[in-house]
Order: sequence, then structure tokens, then C-alpha cells
Amino acid sequence: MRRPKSRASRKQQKNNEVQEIDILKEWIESQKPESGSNPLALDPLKSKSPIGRIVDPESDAVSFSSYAGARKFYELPISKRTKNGLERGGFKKMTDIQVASLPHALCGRDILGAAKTGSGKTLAFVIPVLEKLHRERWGPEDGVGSIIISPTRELAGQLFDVLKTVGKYHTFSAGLLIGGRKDVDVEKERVNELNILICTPGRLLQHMDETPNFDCSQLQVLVLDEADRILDIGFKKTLNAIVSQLPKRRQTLLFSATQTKSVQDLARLSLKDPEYISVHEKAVTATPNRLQQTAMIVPLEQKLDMLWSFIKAHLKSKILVFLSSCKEVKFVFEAFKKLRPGIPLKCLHGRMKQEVRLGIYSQFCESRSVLFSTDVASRGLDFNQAVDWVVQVDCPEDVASYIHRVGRTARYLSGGRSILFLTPSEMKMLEKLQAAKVPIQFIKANTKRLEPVSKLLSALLVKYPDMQQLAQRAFITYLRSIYIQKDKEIFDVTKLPIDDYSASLGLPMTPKVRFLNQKKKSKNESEKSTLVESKTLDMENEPAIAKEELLVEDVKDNKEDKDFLLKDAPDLGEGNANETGDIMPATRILKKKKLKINVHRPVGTRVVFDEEGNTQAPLAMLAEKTSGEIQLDQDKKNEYYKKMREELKQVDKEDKLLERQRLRENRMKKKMKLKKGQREYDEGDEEDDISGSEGEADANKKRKRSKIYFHSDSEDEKEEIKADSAGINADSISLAEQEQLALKLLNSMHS
Ligand SMILES: Nc1ncnc2c1ncn2[C@@H]1O[C@H](COP(=O)(O)OP(=O)(O)OP(=O)(O)O)[C@@H](O)[C@H]1O
Repeated sequence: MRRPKSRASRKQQKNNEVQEIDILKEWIESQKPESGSNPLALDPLKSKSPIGRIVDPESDAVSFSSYAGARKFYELPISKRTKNGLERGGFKKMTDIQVASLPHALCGRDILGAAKTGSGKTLAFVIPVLEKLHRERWGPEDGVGSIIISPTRELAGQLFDVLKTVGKYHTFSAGLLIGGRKDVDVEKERVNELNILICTPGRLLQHMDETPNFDCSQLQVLVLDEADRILDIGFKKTLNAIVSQLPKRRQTLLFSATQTKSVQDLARLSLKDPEYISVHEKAVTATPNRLQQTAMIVPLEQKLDMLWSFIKAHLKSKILVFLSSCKEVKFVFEAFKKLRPGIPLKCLHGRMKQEVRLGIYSQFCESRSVLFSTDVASRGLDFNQAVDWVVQVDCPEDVASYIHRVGRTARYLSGGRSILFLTPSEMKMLEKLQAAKVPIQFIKANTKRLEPVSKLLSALLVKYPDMQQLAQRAFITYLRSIYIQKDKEIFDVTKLPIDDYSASLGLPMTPKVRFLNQKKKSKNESEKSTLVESKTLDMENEPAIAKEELLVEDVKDNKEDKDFLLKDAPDLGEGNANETGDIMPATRILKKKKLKINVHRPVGTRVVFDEEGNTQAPLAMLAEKTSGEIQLDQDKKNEYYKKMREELKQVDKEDKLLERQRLRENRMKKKMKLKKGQREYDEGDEEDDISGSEGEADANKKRKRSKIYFHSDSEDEKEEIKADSAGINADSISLAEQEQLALKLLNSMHS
């Protein structure tokens, strides 16, 4: 048991510390590296040279060792507390980025640091943070002294662990502020007592907006890890709002494997003559040397076959698989889990609960398994036991994204391998990677060893109706992810074999993809071309059953659509949740939500009941189970579809009749409105207005007209909704009367 320290020894320790701080300050100031110099280019210190304060015994003259050429942590002007923490973490020799940046950062300069993935950038900013606050003798009453911002919650958690290790012997208080945690009220009570905050942008801004007396006015050091990501358009508004509340006099450290050089970005952070430290700029490759990278063409419809075969062939490996959407991750995970490949499977994406996310992350750190993930795991994460393989099933959005994804393997001194699946239309990506110094080898897929999985998936979808929904959503969100990509040289949704892709997921019919139809429509309008369309996009000619039964783009799906839009939309600051899942503060103006009304929805899901009254998937009734396998008789299936088509045709006929009648009524209403004139309409509006002031009444009117946004399938329906929202009561006049009136109107117009 440790004996409590006596008052005298505590006093002695304090004096020693004050002395140490004075020496550190003097040492740092006297041996500052020249601004713009590269410490990595200097010769290392001689092994037996004295370190720190050197007193000449003869003349009593005091000098300090040069720290710019330091290669080991103990050669740096840092406190004993930090040195002990580093030793505890097993850190002795510095990595290149640490050698190059720490001397500049310790003397208070702003840093723009770039180095390959897994090269030790975290310590390059954690050490200066601890040292700055230590030298300033920061205490609990001083409040927030440093803020470290990370783009994802998992990465923030990991940074917090590093801070805890290296800062173990310091007395600062530190807090992890990330979205998705329920204890925000507890956080609010304590956040003002914390000295170091590690946070995701959304949660930090939430505290700035909502926590009473939240004060960052004394901030000393701001750190942006994965700086290019935090500075990009997705976080733009949030970051601008954060920075506007921070003092301008501070040190700013930016680190990433793919650093931003945009002057505009840097201006937003008001950096002062930053040191641009890019240790691997002249390196032959942009990725770690121990990483073996391959790419191969995999047609879209074979991706799952290839992935399944790959997993089956690497059952003893730790594999990280990247897919482009949460719903794809969910579907592939659930489907492969049911097919039991013989290795534990896990999945990670931004729509999972925070505790589950952290649980999965730490489980994957500990064990050999396959983790299916979105880009939420692409940056910064350092999985304890090395990842053997990174498999990119869906093409990354750009070169930077590729570099971060593959960077989850081959970290520090370990090796690793990666494979990228490219569809034939995505081959341009290979050129872009090679141009960006990514040494990637193109290989041919060995199709002989391919284990087709789509038939198994079809059977699964019949057996588990929920899986069918998941597959449909995966299908649509994948197409949408391609559709919204910025780089149209690589991503062209019109080149995808969507029917084959749908079949490869086990889907019996290709789901309707509304945004593709819209794209098709607008293309036709702009080109004013005749109706020559590729077969793959001709969804209108699909059998009626495909339209009705498999229509899956419902309101729920809009959530996922947002997920994708986050990638390139600047709306992170205005939506409710970003990829990190952070809740955006309510004080900002919320964008008016477009309400999607799916006119087909009531018949979108066909519910069939078995004899006991349980719901069943329509095709499940036709399936037969022979020797444990589920089989569908093709004739029965065809017959079933034929019957359904006929039924639907009949319903369709009736619907069309009704629809025509409704449209006629709408046209009448419109003309009526025109005739009655704006004056009458305004009067009606004023009657409703109870605001009292003219200005407000005006604003109210505007609001009334623009408040409701509808998204409907047909222009006609939009017209109908607009008419209704303009307050015209369709019941107040009969159809016959309306027709008569319209005729009169027309006659008077032509006479
Ligand atoms: N000086 C060092 N000595 C030994 N190990 C180190 C040293 N510096 C860092 N490491 C280890 O190297 C691994 C990668 O470090 P880190 O996570 O900081 O990389 P990074 O450059 O931030 O990567 P990324 O770009 O992917 O975020 C970690 O496991 C870390 O503990």
C-alpha cells in the first residue's frame, strides 16, 4: 500500500515541478528549430551526449541540448510525467512524423502534418497537448485548455485511450464527448470542469449551444485529427460554428494521412504561419510499404459470390470488408450469417446504437473475424491485433478514401494485404490510384474457385421475408450511392446491370428505382430525344407485379437516402444526425423536410396469410421443402405471377378511371381559382390570419404556401396537392357545375 505523502514531500514535489517547468521553457526557447526546417533531415544526437540542461563544471555556463535532431522521446524537452506515460505505453523511439513535427509543435507552432496511415500521428499531437497544459500549470479551475476533434466516435474513443495512457501521470481532467451517449445531461454538468475534451464535431457544438456557461475562451491547443475530413464540406457548417466560438490566439494542430492544402480551409482556422510537415511527400508510395495491394474486375452481379468465396478461402484471417451503405452492410451480414461461412461475422455502421458500436469495435480488436462496415471504420482506427485483409467490395468515392480504408491494415511495423473489387465501368479508379502513387497490382479473378451464393440467397429470401426487405433496400441504396457520387468518370449508374445485380442478391424481381426513372425523365427532357432507352433502365415495362409488390422506397428509406447524401451534401449541420451519428443542436435552423408521399404504398406490400392466420411472404406459400432445402417450382411461380398480373391489371383499370376523374376535377379547380382571381384568394387567407401584424401576416402567407413540400410520383398529383393546400374546397361545388363553369370560362376567353 502506498503511504500518503507528507506535506513536506508534496511541497518538495511541487517545487521540483516548478523547477522542471522553468528548465523546459528555457530549453524549448533556446533550442527552437528554425521555422520551415525539417528536423528529420538533421543528424541524430550522439548516443552519449548529455540531454537537457548542461552545466559546464569549469565555467558554470549553462547550455541546452538540441532537441531538433531527437530520435528518442527522452531526448525531447518534455516533462517527467509524460516520459513516464510514454514508457508505460512502450514508446521509446519516435516514428518519422513524430521526429519531424514534435520539435515544432513543442515550441508552440501551428502544424499541418501529413504522414502515411499507421505511422504514429496520434502521439504527434497528444504529447504537445499534454506538455502545453503542463507548462502552463493548468488546473481544474482553468477549464477547457485543449480540444481534440475526431470525425467518428470510435476514433474519438481510441484517441481518449491513448491520452489516458500517455497522460496517466498528469493530473488533468479529460472527457470523451461523442454523440449517441445518453448521459448528455451529466456531461453538461461536468464539461466546464474538464481540461481536455476529445469529441466529435456535432457533440461539441451541442455543448457550445446548450450547456450553460460552456467556456472555451482560455483554449490553448486545438487539434483536428483526420483534418481533411473535418474540414471537408460534410462538416463545414458545424466546424465553422465551433471555430467562431474559440479564441483566435491558440495553437492549432492538423493531422491526416491525406492532408488538405486548401488555403480557404486553412484560412477558416486562422492558422499562423503553419509548419507544413509531410514526411512521406517524397516517398515512392502514398501507402505503407508493408501493404500488398491488389485490384480485380468483379462484375456487379458477382460481387457477393466473390466475397463469399474470399471469406471461405480465408477462414483463419481477420478481415475488414467495406461496403458503401448501412443497408448493404446489414443485408450482407445477416445473409452470410445465416449461411454460416465458418468464421465469426460482425457488422458496424452509423445507424447502430452507440454501445453496440463500441462493443463491436472492441470485439473485432480482440478476435479473428470478419467485420462488414461502412466508411465509419475507414479512418484512424487502430485495431489492436493486426487486420490481415481489407476487402473493398464497393469502390471508394475517391483516392483519399481508398488510402484510409487500406490503412486499417499494415500499421506501424506490421504487414497487411488489401483487395479492391472494381466493376468493369469503374476501371478508371485504377488509373487514378496509380497516378496518386498507390502501388496496386491488377490481378485476374480465379472464377474456377468462385462459389456462387445467389441461389442460396434466393432460398433465404423465400424462407425469411424480412431478408427480402433488407435485400431490396441494399439494392436501392447501392444504386443511390453510385448515383450521387461526384466522380462521374468512375461512377455511372446507367452502366450497371441492375437486373442481374438484383438477381444476385436473391431478389425474384428488380425493385423499382424511382430516382433512376427521374434521371431518365430529366435526361429525356434535356436532350429532347426520342424514346431510345437502354433496357436496363426501362423499369416502366416491368410486369405490374414488380412495380407493386416490390415497391420499397417508402418513407423509412429516406433515412438511408440521407446517409448517402451525407457523403457529398453540405447539410450535416442541418440534418439530425451525421455519419458519426451526432445529434445536431436544435438552435440551428432546421431544413424543411420534404415529405415523400408514395401513392403506391398501401398496396406496396402484399400481405398473405396462411391457414393459421400468420402472415407469409407471397412466394413462401409456393415453396416446398425437400431434404432440408427450400425449392420453388418454376411453373407454380409463373402461374402465380400470371394470376397476380391479371388481378392487378383489373385493379389498375379501375384506378386509372378514378384517377382520370380526379384529374379532371383538379383542372376545373385550377381554372376556377384563376377566374376567381387573387383578390378573393387573399381575402380568404386573411380570414385565417390571426397574427395581428401586417408583416407577420405576410410572412404567414408565405409560410403557408411553402410550408408543405410534397414529393409525389406524378406531376398531376403534385398539382392536386398544391390546389388543396391553397385552400380550395373541392366539395363546395359539384363536378357538373364545375364543368359548366369551365366551359363558360373557355367560351368567354375565346370570344
Ligand atoms: N513511437 C512509437 N513507437 C511504437 N509504436 C508506436 C509509436 N507511435 C505510434 N505507435 C503505434 O503505431 C500504431 C499507429 O499509430 P497511430 O494510430 O497514431 O497512426 P496514425 O498515423 O494516426 O494512423 P491513421 O492515419 O490511420 O490515423 C499504433 O498502434 C501506435 O500505438
